[in-house]
Amino acid sequence: MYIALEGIDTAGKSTQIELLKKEFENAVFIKEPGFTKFGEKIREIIFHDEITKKAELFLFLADRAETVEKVIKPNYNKLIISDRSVISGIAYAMEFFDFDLLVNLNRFATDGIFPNFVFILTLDEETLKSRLSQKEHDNIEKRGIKYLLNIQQNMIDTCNRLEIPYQLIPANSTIEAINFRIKKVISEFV
Ligand SMILES: Nc1ncnc2c1ncn2[C@@H]1O[C@H](COP(=O)(O)OP(=O)(O)OP(=O)(O)O)[C@@H](O)[C@H]1O
Ligand SMILES: Cc1cn([C@H]2C[C@H](O)[C@@H](COP(=O)(O)O)O2)c(=O)[nH]c1=O
Repeated sequence: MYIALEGIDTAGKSTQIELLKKEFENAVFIKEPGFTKFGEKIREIIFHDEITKKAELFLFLADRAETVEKVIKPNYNKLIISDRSVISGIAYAMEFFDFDLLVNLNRFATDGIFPNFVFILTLDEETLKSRLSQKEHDNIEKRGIKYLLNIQQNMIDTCNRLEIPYQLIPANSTIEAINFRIKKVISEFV
């Protein structure tokens, strides 16, 4: 079972992943981008260098291809829980590129391995503004609130269009309440 936690920047994904690590000790936890050695290097480029949108897209795809080949495929019989996935890959890029093109590129990069279930932590504008104001912004966060709120809707649209089952969870619920909901669903799968 391959499960992804999704949500725009500051939605609370890593906070939840840290809790799940203690609760599902046998699961394999991954993160996109930057889980592999190669991925660590490309994070630096994507977030801090001035590169074109097309180059950025291909770096995310290359990172995803590495993670699928080296981590997801060898562990596919286990519970895999990922901080971001192809859903982010498509949702962030579809502001600039055609949806069907992105699906095809991502199918090529992953050999068609997409998550079986997705949680999307959803932020309201006020909470997003407040959380973003508390951190330094990388190249993607610098695109602003409106861009990020569009991406959130793109994530939902992407799950619908790819027919991937998902659950929306308001990101302004307490950390414990979100954890409870996620844990309950995952426990039903394993
Ligand atoms: N449910 C919550 N209620 C209040 N604050 C939260 C909640 N979840 C996370 N936070 C806080 O919001 C901030 C962003 O959380 P976190 O780093 O987990 O988000 P993220 O989705 O992994 O972000 P990014 O994608 O930008 O890495 C942190 O300061 C965290 O402590
Ligand atoms: C996988 C992926 C991510 N992004 C964006 C989303 C965020 O702005 C960053 C990742 O930051 P995090 O703190 O590590 O969550 O990258 C993207 O645009 N395309 C992708 O494929």
